[in-house]
Amino acid sequence: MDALTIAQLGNPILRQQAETLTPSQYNDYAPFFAELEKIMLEHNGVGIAAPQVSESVRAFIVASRPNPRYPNAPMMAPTLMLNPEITWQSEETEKDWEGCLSIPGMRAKVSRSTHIDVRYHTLDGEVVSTRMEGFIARIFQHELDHLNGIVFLDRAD
Ligand SMILES: O=C(NO)N[C@@H](Cc1ccccc1)C(=O)O
Ligand SMILES: [Zn+2]
Repeated sequence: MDALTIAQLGNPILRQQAETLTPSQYNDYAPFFAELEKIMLEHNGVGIAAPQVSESVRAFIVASRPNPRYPNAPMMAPTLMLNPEITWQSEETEKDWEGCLSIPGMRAKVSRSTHIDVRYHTLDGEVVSTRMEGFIARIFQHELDHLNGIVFLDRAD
């Protein structure tokens, strides 16, 4: 696999509806997911979605941690989420700053639900259901948007 590059706003791949992954594909994609995490870390990202490296499948990584771009981000283990869904989201929302590796140099305040219940598959085929809140919930909502062809500027006030 040659080095991945991050698609920039204007690339139609960012406006597509990404395809669901079948469990039989999970292992085929394992090397790709390793590259996906690498390029996210290289760019100091706290998340990245497969369509951003021109792979239009329903998968992303959420990897909040304090870093130069988000010094206050909470610490969590980088988590690969396959076929992710929001099963419930709070009416309560809050506005906060977001950025995007596909739209470098831009930040905007975006309103997101403060609490969400999510469900996703792991690479070994487990189904995880959990609640997220705050900045981590924000990253999840931002990445899920990418799987549906939405970028954060579409939601900026
Ligand atoms: O472009 C991506 N992910 O798609 N990466 C964003 C993730 C993000 C999401 C929400 C709030 C802040 C940051 C980044 O700046 O690392
Ligand atoms: Zn993004």
